[in-house]
Amino acid sequence: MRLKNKIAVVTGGSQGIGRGVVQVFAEEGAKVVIADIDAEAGENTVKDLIDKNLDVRFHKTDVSNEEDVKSLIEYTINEFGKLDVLVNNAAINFRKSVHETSLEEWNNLMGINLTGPFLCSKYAIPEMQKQDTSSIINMVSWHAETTITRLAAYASAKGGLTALTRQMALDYGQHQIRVNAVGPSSVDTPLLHKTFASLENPEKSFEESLAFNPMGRVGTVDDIAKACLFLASDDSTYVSGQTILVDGGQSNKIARPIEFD
Ligand SMILES: NC(=O)C1=CN([C@@H]2O[C@H](COP(=O)(O)OP(=O)(O)OC[C@H]3O[C@@H](n4cnc5c(N)ncnc54)[C@H](O)[C@@H]3O)[C@@H](O)[C@H]2O)C=CC1
Ligand SMILES: CC(=O)C(C)=O
Repeated sequence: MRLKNKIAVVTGGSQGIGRGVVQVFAEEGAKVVIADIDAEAGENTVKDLIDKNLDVRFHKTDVSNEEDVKSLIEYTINEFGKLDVLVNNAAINFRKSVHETSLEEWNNLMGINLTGPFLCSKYAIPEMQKQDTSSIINMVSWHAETTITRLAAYASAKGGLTALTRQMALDYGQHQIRVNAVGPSSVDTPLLHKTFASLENPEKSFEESLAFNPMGRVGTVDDIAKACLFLASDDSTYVSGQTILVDGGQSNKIARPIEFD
């Protein structure tokens, strides 16, 4: 049990990668609060995981709303008395270049993908400072490092979150709060399917994206959850300020093995 006696909050934990993180954390002994805007999906996930004898709760939260985030942290402390691990995972995505993006679309995405992690960290950190050690994990993307066309707001927010990760690691290292990021490439989730469905030729784009990956496959939720488990656990007690790309090698300068003979 690598997370025995740990209390964790996972934003966007109702489905997709977040749900996988919640399950892996709870299976490793953590008590987990799912913070998600989608109450129906969240309650269903809680039911499924309680049926597996896992200790999981749901708190309806819009991570871009300060009152919601304050209430999330208060709920966690009231329920469990402390907070050890925060996973800032909730995010949205759309494919647009700058000139196609309205200010409203830009602000909405930034509010969820960048202000959300800021707010959750802001209210989690005073609680984490009371612990001997704690861990914040920010879900970024390979698009924080190497982007594709028409991803202006999303890539900017993920780049900003990478910088915020380094900044918080520096500011709170003295409190033994470790802050790291995990950067997936394509992972089989509702968000990925929505992204491909919006393209002109989803099947062709999907095939091309597989060809672009050195391992020839998309990531699984479990691939990403296991990296989060490492960063949440005492296996990574001296790892801070890092981004771990969990992308099958996709962000390497040479994306595919090259035959020389
Ligand atoms: N699926 C992929 O291929 C990749 C995903 N990522 C990142 O992984 C993370 C999770 O993505 P997926 O699981 O694919 O997405 P998803 O769309 O399947 O799940 C996202 C969850 O966030 C919740 N959410 C959305 N807005 C919210 C808000 N304002 N407040 C609270 N919760 C909110 C949704 O209800 C949903 O449960 C995101 O940060 C995403 O950017 C990064 C690289 C690739
Ligand atoms: C959403 C995202 O970051 C992808 C598909 O790489």
